[in-house]
Amino acid sequence: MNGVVLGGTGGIWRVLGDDGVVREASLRGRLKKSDEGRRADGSLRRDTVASESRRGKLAVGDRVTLATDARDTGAWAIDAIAPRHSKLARRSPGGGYGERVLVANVDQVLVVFAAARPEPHERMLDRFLVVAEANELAARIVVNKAELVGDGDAVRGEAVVRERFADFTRAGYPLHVTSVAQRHGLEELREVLVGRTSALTGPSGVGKSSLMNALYPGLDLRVGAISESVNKGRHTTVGALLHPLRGPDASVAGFVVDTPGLREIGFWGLPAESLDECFPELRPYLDECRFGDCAHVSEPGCAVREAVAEGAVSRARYESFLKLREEVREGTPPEWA
Ligand SMILES: Nc1nc2c(ncn2[C@@H]2O[C@H](COP(=O)(O)OP(=O)(O)OP(=O)(O)O)[C@@H](O)[C@H]2O)c(=O)[nH]1
Ligand SMILES: [Zn+2]
Repeated sequence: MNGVVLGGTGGIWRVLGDDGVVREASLRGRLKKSDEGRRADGSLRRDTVASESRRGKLAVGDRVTLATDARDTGAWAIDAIAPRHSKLARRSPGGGYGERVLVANVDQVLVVFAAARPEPHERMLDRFLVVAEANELAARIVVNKAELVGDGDAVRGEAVVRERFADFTRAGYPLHVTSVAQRHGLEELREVLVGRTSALTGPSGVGKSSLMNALYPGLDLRVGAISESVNKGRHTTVGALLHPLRGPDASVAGFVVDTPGLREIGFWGLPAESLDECFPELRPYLDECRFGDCAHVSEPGCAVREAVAEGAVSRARYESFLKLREEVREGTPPEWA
């Protein structure tokens, strides 16, 4: 029986089988061995990296094969883990080989903000997008509560939001403007969720749960519960949960995973030289700089700075890049606005 891992606690994993039945299963002993070779701080010894990436530890979103327990107790065991096509991982602070995979096989990241209440912080959005880019995941931006900036009208609000977030659409990010209150933009959003696994993230109170509940009544996101525990200073990340999205005939039409922990992932360990690639609008210029190792700060002949001066690249996004570059260089965890 093949299936997908929905969640897990204390070594017991919930697996949605391709037959639609959710079963609890434990990981076969030999698959746990990828933990061998870890240093006390959780990072991997060099010689274990290859086996870690080949076998990987189990994560939510992994495709697995279930088998009944060898001793024939009727219990299910996870017998094999299929190779991942993508992952959302938390790098270990200070770099190194260690990383913790939060979700496997994510197709896209949806970063949700509100048009107001809470007021959106574009620079915080930049950070979420960099986390997605650093994981090589496609990202979409959702701005909810549109009616709040349109004198109570979501259609008018959408125009205001599109203007305000123009830097992001110019950078290539799809922008979805919604209002749960007025059921605006919901069908368009549903269309991009169908058939995919989407990681849902964003600040507290922007309407993530409201959006998902409006689209899929009965879906029980517990995004808020986690943000709260993070605020209380608990450092253990509560595992992500994969929620099956059901189509009209109750068949599984995609998955959404709630990952407020995306904030926590940060991008420690991302080399400062690679940050420019996490800003898609800078990519066309990176090979045009005079110096191959141009940092795009003050070097002569920097194509990035020229593009900013000409208005081809948003100055606000460029300045955000510079600020994040400093943080990455210093190795300090990102501050959240
Ligand atoms: N005005 C307005 N309020 C909304 C809209 N969508 C959601 N809200 C309200 O915003 C508040 C927060 O919504 P939630 O869905 O709990 O937000 P969340 O992003 O899941 O927040 P956390 O669980 O803390 O991560 C609730 O009071 C919702 O009723 C909207 O389109 N317009
Ligand atoms: Zn440059």
